Amino acid sequence: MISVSDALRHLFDLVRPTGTEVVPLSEAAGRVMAGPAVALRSQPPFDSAAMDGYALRAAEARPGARFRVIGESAAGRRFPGQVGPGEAVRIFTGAPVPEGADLVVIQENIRHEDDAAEITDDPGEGRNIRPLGGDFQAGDKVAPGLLTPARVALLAAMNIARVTVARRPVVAILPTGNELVQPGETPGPDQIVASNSYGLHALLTRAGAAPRLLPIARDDAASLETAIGLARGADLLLTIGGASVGDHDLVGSVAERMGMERAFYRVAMRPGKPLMAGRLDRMAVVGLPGNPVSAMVCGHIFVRPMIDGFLGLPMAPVPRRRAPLAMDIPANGPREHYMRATLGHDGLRPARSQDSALLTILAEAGALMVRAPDDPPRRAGDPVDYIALD
Ligand SMILES: Nc1nc2c(c(=O)[nH]1)N[C@H]1C(S)=C(S)[C@@H](COP(=O)(O)OP(=O)(O)OC[C@H]3O[C@@H](n4cnc5c(N)ncnc54)[C@H](O)[C@@H]3O)O[C@H]1N2
Ligand code: MOO
Repeated sequence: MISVSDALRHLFDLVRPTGTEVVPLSEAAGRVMAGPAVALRSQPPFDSAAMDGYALRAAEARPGARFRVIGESAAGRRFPGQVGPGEAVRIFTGAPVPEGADLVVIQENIRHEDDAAEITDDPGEGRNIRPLGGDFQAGDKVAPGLLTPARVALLAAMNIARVTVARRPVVAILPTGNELVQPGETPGPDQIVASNSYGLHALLTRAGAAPRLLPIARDDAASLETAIGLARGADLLLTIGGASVGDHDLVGSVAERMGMERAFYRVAMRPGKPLMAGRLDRMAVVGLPGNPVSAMVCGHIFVRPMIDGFLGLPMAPVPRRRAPLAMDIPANGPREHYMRATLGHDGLRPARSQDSALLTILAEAGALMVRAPDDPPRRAGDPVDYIALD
């Protein structure tokens, strides 16, 4: 058995970045921009009014001063002339500030009748003008990385309509087991419904991958071989189940017969001990244990950071946080334990059962509390590491 950190190292070695594709900006959110983007224009492209009011010369602005209103500057239609001494231009937010003016007095501080405007209150210090290029200048760069909604808005303002992003890694998900049927089907008396394949599909979609659910493979070599064959061309194959030591646990041996080079088998963790990984031609292969919670925990701890790597992002273990324990807990065993826990105002509270078959408990857990191998007993209030589940 190897440690969790050694397993992560092996898994990261199996990752090959997927390359890039170009997408329209409307499809760019959540994608990873592959290189820097360069602004095609400056914003604002002119000195721009920040408020509705009157553009005039700051040197003339004082309570009681009167101006002749010589025109209007609106967003999208500037005033074409100059503002001279004693003159003002009616202006609206976002409109170009006319030549000669260097102050916008807000309309609340102006009395305006016919073409005469009078300042009624002290206009204060601010100019209410956004300078040309004050947000960004043509040629400014946006660093590569994850495209958040705000960064999509920034690219749009820079007039970048198409973005080069990392191709989403195709992840084939292969559930295995004679006992499984798909959700919506009618299970036989000894059958259950495949669940973690759907949980992993959801987790992968959120992580930025393109998951593909393969049909359920039966626990025999021919069925597994056919199903693994269907995965060829994917960046990553995730098998579920058939990883342990039982007579029907064939996934590793079938994959090896098909040419998989094994990287490791079995990790000193709980749940997730029978994890397996390798490479089959260009495809990375990760064999997840079948127990629903084990498969999902391995998805969080191992697969999510791998997806970052496929997308060209730095690969690192899932970040940990610290919180106090809400209760006393006994010593840990020899495997790193990822305990399903809830985080409340009094701290982290491990669930009453840590059986790796219990999806109800995983679904309510906001955290995986991480305990090192052979960690001694801990008391309420002791700080402990956890991984947030979202
Ligand atoms: N003698 C031993 N028995 C077991 C050991 C061991 O070391 N010695 N390890 C246990 C651990 S830990 C785990 S985890 C499981 C993993 O077993 P497999 O990966 O071989 O998984 P299966 O036997 O195929 O299934 C286990 C369990 O999970 C259910 N399952 C499988 N796939 C799905 C799915 N897609 N959706 C929902 N549920 C699924 C399956 O019906 C079984 O109940 O082995 C222990 N045994
Ligand atoms: O390691 Mo298993 O994944 O505990 O149920």
